[in-house]
Amino acid sequence: MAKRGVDMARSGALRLLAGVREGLSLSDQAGALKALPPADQARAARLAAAVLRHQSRADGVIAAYVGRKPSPQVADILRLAVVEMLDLDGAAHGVVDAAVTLTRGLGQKGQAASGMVNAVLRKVSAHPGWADLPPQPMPAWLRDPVAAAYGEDAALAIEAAHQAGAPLDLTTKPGVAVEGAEPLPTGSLRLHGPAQVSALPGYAEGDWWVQDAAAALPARLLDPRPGERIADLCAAPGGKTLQLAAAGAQVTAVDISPARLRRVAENLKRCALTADLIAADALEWRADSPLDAILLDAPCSATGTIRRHPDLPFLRDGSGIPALIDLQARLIDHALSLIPPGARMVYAVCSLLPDEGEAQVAAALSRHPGLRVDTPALPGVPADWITPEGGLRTRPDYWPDRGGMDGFFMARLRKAG
Ligand SMILES: C[S@@+](CC[C@H](N)C(=O)[O-])C[C@H]1O[C@@H](n2cnc3c(N)ncnc32)[C@H](O)[C@@H]1O
Repeated sequence: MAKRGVDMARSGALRLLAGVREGLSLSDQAGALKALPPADQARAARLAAAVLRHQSRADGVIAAYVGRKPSPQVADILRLAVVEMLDLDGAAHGVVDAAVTLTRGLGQKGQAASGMVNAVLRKVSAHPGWADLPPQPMPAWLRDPVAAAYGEDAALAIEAAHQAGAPLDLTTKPGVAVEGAEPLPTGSLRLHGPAQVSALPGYAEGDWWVQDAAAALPARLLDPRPGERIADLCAAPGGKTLQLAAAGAQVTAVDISPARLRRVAENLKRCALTADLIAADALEWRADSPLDAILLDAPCSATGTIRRHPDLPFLRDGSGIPALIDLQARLIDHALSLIPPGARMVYAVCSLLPDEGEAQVAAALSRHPGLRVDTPALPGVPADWITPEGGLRTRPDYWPDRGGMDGFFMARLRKAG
């Protein structure tokens, strides 16, 4: 890539990082760099994500050479340069020159800091032992319950998976193959390395959609049959709606956000699939004819998706979790009231926290006498992913040699019949 493009991408990455420091997620900022050519936008997003994945390690290296704490803008310039040199194999002279230029661009204070940036980064370029530094720890509000639930070694392995990022997983319509993709044991396809999704073969034809391998499991666990009437509650952007519709079910997709529901409509259109779309609070929605089954992919902390959303630990402090747990319980109770005795409902969350998963199902079982859990029997799902209560737990550190998977909890509940 031309030097100008690389420099624009670096400035773009710094802008995204400043946005995260102000509380904006990377997805909130999707349009922030639209003045840049698409390749530079993509590179800026990759650089910003890399800095967020390695921030604590980069700060540790910088602290070895810096006397006084730099300003937030200079700190981000230093982190970007450290990550480029030590993790992304960026050539030291180009990276250091760019960092000095970016620092000078910060005005008078930048002029004053540029000498320090130059001196520090020249030393950092020869810094030993980057590969041996431990991965960035999760924030305490997340790490403590994760280590308590799965153990200290698992918490470290999950942090290593967060650092490694995520490959691109696809769910296909039945019988579709995608050249160069690795078939996964659970039925998804995996592409390694960066890819422009809309340029991949089969995208325009709607043969597949992007969906993490773990996120594809709740709909498989529901086991939809052709002609069944299924409500997909909390449906947007619609990965699971597409799976249910592709299986031939008559799907009603309910989501509280009309804007997010538009993405479900776009995805359905591209894949030539159909579903009824309802913008409503799932707590108040009732079907106008009997349902056979429900998929409830409840709003949650999304702590299972940090591989793909490395900004999440910087944007949350865990204070919203009790309200989410309360909402999930109310959604479960309402959803169960919508299905007839003997019918099934899959409850799913992309969370690492047992309070949103295992404990939520245990509480539902105690509130609803006769409710039970159908133990999963899915291709490619090993016995140790099944919890003692019959739920299915996935974690980012699973499939370490294949590139991991999102953290999910799901359970298929069967209403007393
Ligand atoms: C985890 S996402 C769902 C992902 C989706 N099932 C998929 O597979 O693509 C949670 C969704 O719940 C929606 N949501 C949150 N509260 C809701 C409520 N009370 N009723 C309906 N939808 C809600 C959000 O707008 C968001 O789209």
